[in-house]
Amino acid sequence: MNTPLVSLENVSKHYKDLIALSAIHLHLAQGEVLGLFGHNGAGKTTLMKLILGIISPDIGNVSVMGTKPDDKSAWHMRTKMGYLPENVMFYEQLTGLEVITYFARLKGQSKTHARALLEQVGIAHAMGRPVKTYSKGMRQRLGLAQAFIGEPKLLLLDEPTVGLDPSATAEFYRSVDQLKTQGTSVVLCSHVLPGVEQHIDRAMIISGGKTLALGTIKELRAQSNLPIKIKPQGLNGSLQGDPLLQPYLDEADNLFVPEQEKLKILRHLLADDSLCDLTVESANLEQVYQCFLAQAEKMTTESKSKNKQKSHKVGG
Ligand SMILES: Nc1ncnc2c1ncn2[C@@H]1O[C@H](COP(=O)(O)OP(=O)(O)OP(=O)(O)O)[C@@H](O)[C@H]1O
Repeated sequence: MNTPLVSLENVSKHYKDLIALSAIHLHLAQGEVLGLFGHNGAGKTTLMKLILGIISPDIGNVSVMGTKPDDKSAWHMRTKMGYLPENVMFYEQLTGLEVITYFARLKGQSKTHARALLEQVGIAHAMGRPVKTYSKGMRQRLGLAQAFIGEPKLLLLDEPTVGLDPSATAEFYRSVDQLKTQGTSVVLCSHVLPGVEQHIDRAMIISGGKTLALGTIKELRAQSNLPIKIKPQGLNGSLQGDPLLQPYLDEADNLFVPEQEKLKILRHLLADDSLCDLTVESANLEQVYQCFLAQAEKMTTESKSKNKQKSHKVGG
């Protein structure tokens, strides 16, 4: 097996009493795109900062391109990384072109690609204007151009599509797909789940600093055990009276069928001559995400109530 580009082994990080990350295991392969998802405060930025070497783990090991990222000797490895922080800030007086030229120099990269990068993110027309005149979306695009400097081997993107209009979002995902084909690995952190699914290889869902799920969407769908939605057309009268379909039926004549029953139900529907159309929808990333978080919340509530019961017993 190829050595992973990023590897986190049993990593924990706390800020005083607060456990920001706990026992995290993650291996990211070259050219792999990982979606990192979690509610506010789940630990996503902390995980990115550990990979960047901005902070160090309290327990466990982080390795990036074979180096400890918080090591002094890691500067060389850092030039091969691109990072888009959640709140992107620039020197307001500089023009877009000056910003990219400046960051290219800082990274030890040639400034010759600055214009091409600004073109790639669609703000070449404004490259001569000071950043203070940029709109929110234009600043975000400038942040992306900054992250793309030097064709990084590893890209860490915190909320990359915030503030982008739909066409810029689509363009951004095209860039991610393109970088992936060139062998760039990407960690993409987002609260905007629709549209992400087809651009990531695996998803990691974290909550309260712990991994709730890690795998391909297909694997996570199977683990979450969410039903498949089947919408048959033309059978309206007979659906309710059918004992095989009845348990899966909702008021809008949708069937919510467990994965293992899918083929049986589909064959049954297809055998009916009055069927005129059919749509089949697997759970999407958002539904899978909500399902894992709901399971975690339920477990937390149950363990809290058990602890409460125990302390009542101890207290008499
Ligand atoms: N420098 C710090 N000092 C103290 N606590 C911190 C620090 N940085 C983060 N935390 C805490 O660690 C936890 C994880 O924070 P983190 O920024 O990693 O979450 P996040 O998933 O990126 O959240 P968001 O989606 O809101 O950006 C939070 O409870 C946060 O308050």
